[in-house]
Amino acid sequence: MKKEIEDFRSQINKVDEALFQELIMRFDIVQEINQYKEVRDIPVESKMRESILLERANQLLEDTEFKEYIINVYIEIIKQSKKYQKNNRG
Ligand SMILES: O=C(O)C(=O)C[C@]1(C(=O)O)C=C[C@@H](O)C=C1
Repeated sequence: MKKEIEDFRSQINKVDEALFQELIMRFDIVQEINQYKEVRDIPVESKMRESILLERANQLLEDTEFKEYIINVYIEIIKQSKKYQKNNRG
């Protein structure tokens, strides 16, 4: 029994490591887009872009029963992206 739960948790650890790496890559790009936009006086938030992202996510996640939960995680990622950008403007 203990062995089994350890196996699941070890699998989750691996997936989390991959997720963190991908999120670092996403935030690296967010850092760059923030600098690009700040120089050009473009606001942090783009509701138009966010609606495109969410539309795309809804399509890509069409077939999974986890869609609702993953969309909520995605919304939080975008929220944190905006927070990072606002905290890192001069
Ligand atoms: O596309 C942008 O302009 C971004 O700043 C990136 C991003 C995102 O994290 O995907 C963040 C804020 C915007 O409201 C839209 C999208």
